[in-house]
Amino acid sequence: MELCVALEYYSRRLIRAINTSYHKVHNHNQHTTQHLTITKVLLMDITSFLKDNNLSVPFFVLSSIFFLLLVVKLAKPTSSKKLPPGPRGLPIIGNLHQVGDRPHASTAKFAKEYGPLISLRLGKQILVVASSPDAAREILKTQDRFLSSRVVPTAFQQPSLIPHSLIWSDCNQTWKGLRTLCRTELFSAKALESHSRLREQKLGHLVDFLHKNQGQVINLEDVVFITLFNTLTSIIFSRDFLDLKDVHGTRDGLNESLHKIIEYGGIIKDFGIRKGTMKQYNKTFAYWEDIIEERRAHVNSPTWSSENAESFLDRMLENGFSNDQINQLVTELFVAGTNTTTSSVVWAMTELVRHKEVIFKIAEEIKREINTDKISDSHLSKLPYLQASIKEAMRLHPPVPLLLPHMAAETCEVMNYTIPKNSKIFVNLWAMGRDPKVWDDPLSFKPERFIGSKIDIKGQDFELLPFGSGRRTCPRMPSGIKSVQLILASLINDFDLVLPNNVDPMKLDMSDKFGIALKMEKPLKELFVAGTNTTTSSVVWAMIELVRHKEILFKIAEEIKREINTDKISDSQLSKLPYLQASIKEAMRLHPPVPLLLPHMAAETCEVMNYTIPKNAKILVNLWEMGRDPKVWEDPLSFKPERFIGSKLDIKGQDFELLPFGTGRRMCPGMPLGIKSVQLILVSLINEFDLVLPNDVDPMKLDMSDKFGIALKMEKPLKVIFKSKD
Ligand code: HEM
Repeated sequence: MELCVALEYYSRRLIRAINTSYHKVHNHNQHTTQHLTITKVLLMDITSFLKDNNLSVPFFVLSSIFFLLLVVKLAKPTSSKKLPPGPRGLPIIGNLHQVGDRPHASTAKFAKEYGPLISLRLGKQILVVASSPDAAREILKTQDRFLSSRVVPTAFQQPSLIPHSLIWSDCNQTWKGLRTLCRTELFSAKALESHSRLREQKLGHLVDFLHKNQGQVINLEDVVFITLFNTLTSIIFSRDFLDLKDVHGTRDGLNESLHKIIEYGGIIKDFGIRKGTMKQYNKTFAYWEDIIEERRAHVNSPTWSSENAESFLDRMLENGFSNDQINQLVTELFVAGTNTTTSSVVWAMTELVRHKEVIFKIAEEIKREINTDKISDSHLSKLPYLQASIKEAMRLHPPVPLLLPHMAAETCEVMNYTIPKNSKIFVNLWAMGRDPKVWDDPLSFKPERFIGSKIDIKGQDFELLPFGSGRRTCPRMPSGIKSVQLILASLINDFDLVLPNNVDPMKLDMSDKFGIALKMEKPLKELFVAGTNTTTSSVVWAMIELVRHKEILFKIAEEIKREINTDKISDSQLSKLPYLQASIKEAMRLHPPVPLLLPHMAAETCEVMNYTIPKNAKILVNLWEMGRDPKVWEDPLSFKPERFIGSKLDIKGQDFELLPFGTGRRMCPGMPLGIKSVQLILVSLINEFDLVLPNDVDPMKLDMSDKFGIALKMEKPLKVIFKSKD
């Protein structure tokens, strides 16, 4: 009987212990909870049974063993933890058919149904996908040590490649060595600074090329890719390999091989592509093999000293790299670097073309903060609105939408689920960037959301990780960011970007195509029309009229002196100069910079002044003729700014006799900026210089013929001598 009492005592202690653990696990794991409840009921039953029946010692021993077994089972709660939830799959293939060709979008859909951490089965492989900032933090920070191995895409599963790989190795000694070499020789602050000259030089080539080809339709992705590729080959081999001139043809040679390697890397299911990848690898190797041999001879010569190193290649050779190792690392840098950066530029530019008001704000910021023709690395920190726009584009279109595939080196726990060893892991940046729980109005492009916000793209803020975070974070992040900023700032500063065939920017096809980098399904083609060209043309025509009409030039100079009288003229003072404004209107009346507007096209057949304009007809509005029409203007061929003094006629699209910027839905969106620029340049020149024609040319005998183009130019360029006013 005493034993029975003791037994009852122990049983009650056990029940209390179970009750405590029940409350601890209740919220997390239903499975364990069920076990605990059953055990609790059993214990209660047995206790009362023993008590009621006054049973003896053998029974006590047996039942104690039984309790012990139960307690031991319950003491191992982790073994019963489950995989993250996910959709039910088919036998053998699992969820492969549900993942499809746009895994970022399909897994985002599952996340909506099953939560921020889901699991799927791709054949035998378990795939875990994180789609919230908390889940991303757990994977890339808390469990970074165990979840940073790699799953190698089929294309790169080559026994000869993996041992030397930076991207596809697990976090082993090879990987550490390669990352250290790249960090010190390629990605350090010192290296970045010395590469900035190369970056600016290649960008200069791009800008020159676009100036030469302005008005032609250009595939933005191709020219940006070539520019970035040449920047990288200059850093690695001190040489360019691709030529912008080839951009109009089909991709061939090295360009084609690189694109194929990149394309194969993104293919998920096709097992036949390994051979194809190796073939393209060998083709690319052939392009730099000779250079490697030549530099190896230098590095191995007895006179070699480390200070002679000219390029990253020399550093690899100094570190004893074999040809295979060099080829492997170099190709990986090209694959990881050029495509991601190109994709960042193209997506950002696409959003900017769709949001003209953002481009103007950036253009104004550049003008206000930098105000030079050539933007360099050192200017970039002064452009917070540009930076905010790039963050916003990367939020909506992360160039590597699922990061590169991670793999679990050990079984571990994330958000109370088990991630088994060897699981493949994606962090779905694309889903997080579009999640209304994370971002307000997530599908709108609004750079303003980052103004005054501390959220950055450098891997500390888990809602925005375009470069990843933790030990696998992109090692070239600082230069990636700078390249994107520099290219965008330069293109915006130098050009107006116009879509060919009057395509409505809001109707651009924004579909994406999954690969190592997320690309646009249909490449963005743009006309690079120098914004500076239309503005330049306005300034030059106004100036030539002023040189021909000294009395007007003089009146403007007096107005500036009287109304402003400072050495440095700013935007805000321009409204005090009505005579200057009248002179600019008058110059634009006689010499409209875009004389026929940009060609419109009839989307539908319609009637104008009782005539039919058939669908697809091209439509020109002849501003040049209207500006010289005596039915519209008195004494139209004379240059008389006075006609606008006291008149309400303006150039802002309300007065149909004077439309230098057009009107209606296709009106020049850059009008305010254009007007201000022309005014400011003229004021500064008139204020600071006397303008004299060379060789004592009589201004009234200047050749005023024009040359038709997107902007109407002078046939013979105006040459003037600027003499500083003392
Ligand atoms: C805007 C441009 C770029 C973006 C958005 C970007 C993004 C990324 C991302 C998301 C990862 C994977 C992180 C992870 O798996 O957790 C990555 C890895 C990597 N990136 Fe970048 N990247 C850019 C530019 C570059 C450039 C210019 C280079 C080199 C020339 C480069 C070299 C690499 C390498 C070698 C890795 C693999 C690192 C490793 O596995 O340890 N990236 N990048």
